[in-house]
Amino acid sequence: MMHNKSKAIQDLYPDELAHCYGCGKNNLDGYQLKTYLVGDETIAHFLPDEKFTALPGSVYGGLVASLLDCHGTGSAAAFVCVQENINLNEVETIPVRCVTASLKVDFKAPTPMGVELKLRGKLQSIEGRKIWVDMTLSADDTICATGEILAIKIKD
Ligand SMILES: CCCCCCCCCCCC(=O)SCCNC(=O)CCNC(=O)[C@H](O)C(C)(C)COP(=O)(O)OP(=O)(O)OC[C@H]1O[C@@H](n2cnc3c(N)ncnc32)[C@H](O)[C@@H]1OP(=O)(O)O
Repeated sequence: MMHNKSKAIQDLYPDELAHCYGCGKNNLDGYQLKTYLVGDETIAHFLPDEKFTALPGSVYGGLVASLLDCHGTGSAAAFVCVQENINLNEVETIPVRCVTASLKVDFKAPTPMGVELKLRGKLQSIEGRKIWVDMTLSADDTICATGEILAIKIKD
């Protein structure tokens, strides 16, 4: 069953696993990325600080990759919850932990500085503990990067 709008996945990680530099709610120096399940896709937004400059006016590719990394693992956890009929609005923590085994990033266009970036994730497939998610990172209506992640559900 799909949900209309979820709590942020990362806000449902238990405190002892919420220190990730990219998406941990307890890492005050980190990006604190928030991934939401909306219908059958996942969405996140991020406005990079100017310190993440690559060429003047454009965003450093390593930041783009790390946003896709964290949006990818968050998305994978969300899609597993959907498969397991866990309603993200009815739980305090999610019992699903996913880490990145593989991440592919294609840089399609310079990512402009000063624009809120939008990340979208779509489930490609789930096979046992392996979850593949396709992603895009856009600025305004331009897709600046695409990503494909293989996330692995950690054993209990
Ligand atoms: C604590 C939670 C916090 C979770 C809290 C959330 C934190 C947010 C995380 C943010 C994102 C990150 O940066 S995560 C940090 C970066 N990632 C990591 O540090 C992960 C390092 N790697 C590992 O720990 C390990 O390799 C794992 C967990 C990914 C897999 O080890 P495993 O559990 O022993 O499983 P294993 O049998 O090896 O692999 C399972 C299946 O996946 C396949 N597989 C494994 N790796 C790959 C690969 N690179 N490319 C293709 N396929 C692969 C295997 O062939 C196998 O397929 P088959 O034979 O079953 O068909």
